[in-house]
Amino acid sequence: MNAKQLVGEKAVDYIKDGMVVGLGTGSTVYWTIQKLGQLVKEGLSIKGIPTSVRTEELAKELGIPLTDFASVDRIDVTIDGADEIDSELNLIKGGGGALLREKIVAAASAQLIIVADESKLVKQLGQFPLPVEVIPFGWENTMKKIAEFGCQPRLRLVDDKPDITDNGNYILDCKFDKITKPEQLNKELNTIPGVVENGLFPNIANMFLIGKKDGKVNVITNMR
Ligand SMILES: O=C[C@H](O)[C@H](O)[C@H](O)COP(=O)(O)O
Repeated sequence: MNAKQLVGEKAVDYIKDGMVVGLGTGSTVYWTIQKLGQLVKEGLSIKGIPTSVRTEELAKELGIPLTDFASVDRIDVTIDGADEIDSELNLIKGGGGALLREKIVAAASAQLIIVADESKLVKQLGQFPLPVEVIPFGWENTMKKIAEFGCQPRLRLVDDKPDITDNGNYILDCKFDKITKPEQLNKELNTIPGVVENGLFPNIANMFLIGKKDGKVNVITNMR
């Protein structure tokens, strides 16, 4: 079993009957959703809130009941992946373009559990280009403003056309040398007109399940 599958499946240990569960996006949490589908067939009663159209489709295929913000007043736990995790437990997310809905769901969750293989652990964020979701109108200008923060932004393309997010926006992948103050950068980027959200998740996850090559899972609890 690979490390992503290992931690993805392990995450269901934290999901109990009756919970409202935020369903993250990506190739690690894919395994969580698969396992949840199996448990639901066996009688587990949960309601999911998906963070992307992709995840919504997968959950529906597997028969996981879904709900929405209009119908519930809390999310008990969200399971999601990450592109980078630094030693202070800050994250970069959005490699799969789902960062905006992921951040909304994470902010509404009592618990955020991150599942990742050990390749995602870094000393300092910034190797992975930071995804920033921007409104298509005037994106070229928004990109210039973002570049003033000392990065090289690039419009994310699919088949030579802008990649469109589930929310109808574009993604700029912004390569920084290193991100020294993630919390500050998170706030400042979001003040630029045209920026909808960025992929920095500064120290908001409660727990990390890290899959290692030797088949073990490292559980890190955030004591903040
Ligand atoms: O937009 C995508 C999400 O933030 C993912 O959770 C992140 O990219 C990690 O994905 P994966 O588990 O496929 O590496």
